[in-house]
Amino acid sequence: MTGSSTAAHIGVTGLGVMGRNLARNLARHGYTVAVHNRTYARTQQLMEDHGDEGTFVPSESTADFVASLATPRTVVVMVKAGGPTDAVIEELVGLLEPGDIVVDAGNAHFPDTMRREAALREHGLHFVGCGVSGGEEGALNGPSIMPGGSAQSYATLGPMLEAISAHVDGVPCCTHVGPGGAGHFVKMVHNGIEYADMQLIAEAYDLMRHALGATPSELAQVFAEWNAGDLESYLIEITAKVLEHTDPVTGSAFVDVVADRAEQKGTGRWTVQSALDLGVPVTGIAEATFARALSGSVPQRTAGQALPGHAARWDVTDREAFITDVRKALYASKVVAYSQGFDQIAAASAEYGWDIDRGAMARIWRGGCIIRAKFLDRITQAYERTPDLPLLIADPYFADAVGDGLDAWRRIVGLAAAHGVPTPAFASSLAYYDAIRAERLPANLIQGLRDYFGAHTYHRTDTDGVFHTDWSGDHVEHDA
Ligand SMILES: NC(=O)C1=CN([C@@H]2O[C@H](COP(=O)(O)OP(=O)(O)OC[C@H]3O[C@@H](n4cnc5c(N)ncnc54)[C@H](OP(=O)(O)O)[C@@H]3O)[C@@H](O)[C@H]2O)C=CC1
Ligand SMILES: O=C(CO)[C@H](O)[C@H](O)COP(=O)(O)O
Repeated sequence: MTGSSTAAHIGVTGLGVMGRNLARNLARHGYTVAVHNRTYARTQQLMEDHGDEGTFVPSESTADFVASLATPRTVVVMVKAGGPTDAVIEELVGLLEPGDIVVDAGNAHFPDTMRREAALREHGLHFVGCGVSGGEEGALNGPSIMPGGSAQSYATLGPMLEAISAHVDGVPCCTHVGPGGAGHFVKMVHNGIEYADMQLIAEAYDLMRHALGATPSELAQVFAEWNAGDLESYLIEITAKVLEHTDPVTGSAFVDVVADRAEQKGTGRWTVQSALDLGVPVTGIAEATFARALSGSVPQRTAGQALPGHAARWDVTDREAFITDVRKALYASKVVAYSQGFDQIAAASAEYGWDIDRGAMARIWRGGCIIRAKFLDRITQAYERTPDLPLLIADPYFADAVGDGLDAWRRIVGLAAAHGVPTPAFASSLAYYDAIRAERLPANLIQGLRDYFGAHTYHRTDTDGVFHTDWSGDHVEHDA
């Protein structure tokens, strides 16, 4: 064990899966790291297993932990989100001094972060809501880090976080996202996109199993090949690995013994809730979130088994062409999901005054995080070309890329519907694409109906103003 009487540069409290590895990552980068956990045995275990990896200062009590830090103090809280985070912060507040920094690196809901930031400001403390993505492995070897909070706190914290983050082309996957809850907001949308990405991958897999009768192992090969092209990403890479895996108990493909009920801890749901509040149509993320809920709707699914399908039988003659179509449909749908997610970030940035640079967000997602992907470079370039780009899929690169896959996308969504294979994320992404490019939408009829039953008024195409038609009387239009 390497102990030290030196005041620690930074402290980590909460030494579970993520906190333990973040502390090790910091220590491996030469920082003296104070470590603490509610249950002391975990702290002892860390010291026993990894104490020789750097300079740690273990403490059993929170008071000793805080006392072991150099001032102004920087404390990273990595505990369960919600009540546990509040409990830990409350204890820390009584021990810290003005100018100290509290970093919540868990998956907090951004309104909680905004509340905590305001409360700690009253005590003269900086509160940084900080998104961290990359799971256990990323926390140790380089995650993507999305810190919010004040610019002043980033001046102290930023160099440490940038040092331990993943790096792509020498550039850290960490930057100051913006004030207040901006960091946790961006992490939340990252997770929402993660839901959409996984749902699209699952739909592609399901279609190919049904249409081609392919085995999981054959499909592992397809995903591995896709990972060498435009779709290159961590999630495609691990899809190949999961599909290739054999269950040691039964000898069956692993995916065939896993129950088909997708769970969630809540970040996808929060993304959709926030999108509803902001009025941003994140249809890909919403479909992915609802698809998880549907998969877990056991009574409904049991009752639904008896429903008629009237589905055509698959008869794919050109397997390679079908696989290419699925790949193109997946890529186009993925671009839509990201475009929607970035719209949501722009809307929140405007609503809360966060001034988030979307290109920088794509840049820090290139490495370390779960949605890391080759095409994020293209997103950064699109926002560098046009910082206030209103629609990512309208950027020339993405317009071409989606246009190239459009025929395939339509074929796949049509075939899936005809053959009774559910593809909610593929289909809703295509519907979004067609809606966003439509010259006129049927919202005109909705406005007419709203005016009819509720005198809710409407605008006209040919003149300014607000109007109401006297539907119950003479059907004459009036200025409203
Ligand atoms: N796992 C992942 O891939 C990722 C997780 N996150 C987020 O990171 C945070 C931590 O996750 P993870 O490391 O996986 O969780 P773990 O379940 O591995 O660890 C939970 C930690 O929280 C502590 N804790 C729980 N309740 C309390 C409490 N009331 N008071 C003090 N400490 C408490 C536990 O302490 P004790 O040992 O005493 O029980 C333990 O240190 C969560 O917010 C999670 O959402 C973020 C990105 C990825
Ligand atoms: O934050 C993460 C990665 O970035 C976690 O892995 C995420 O919590 C997983 O979410 P869910 O359990 O809802 O699928």
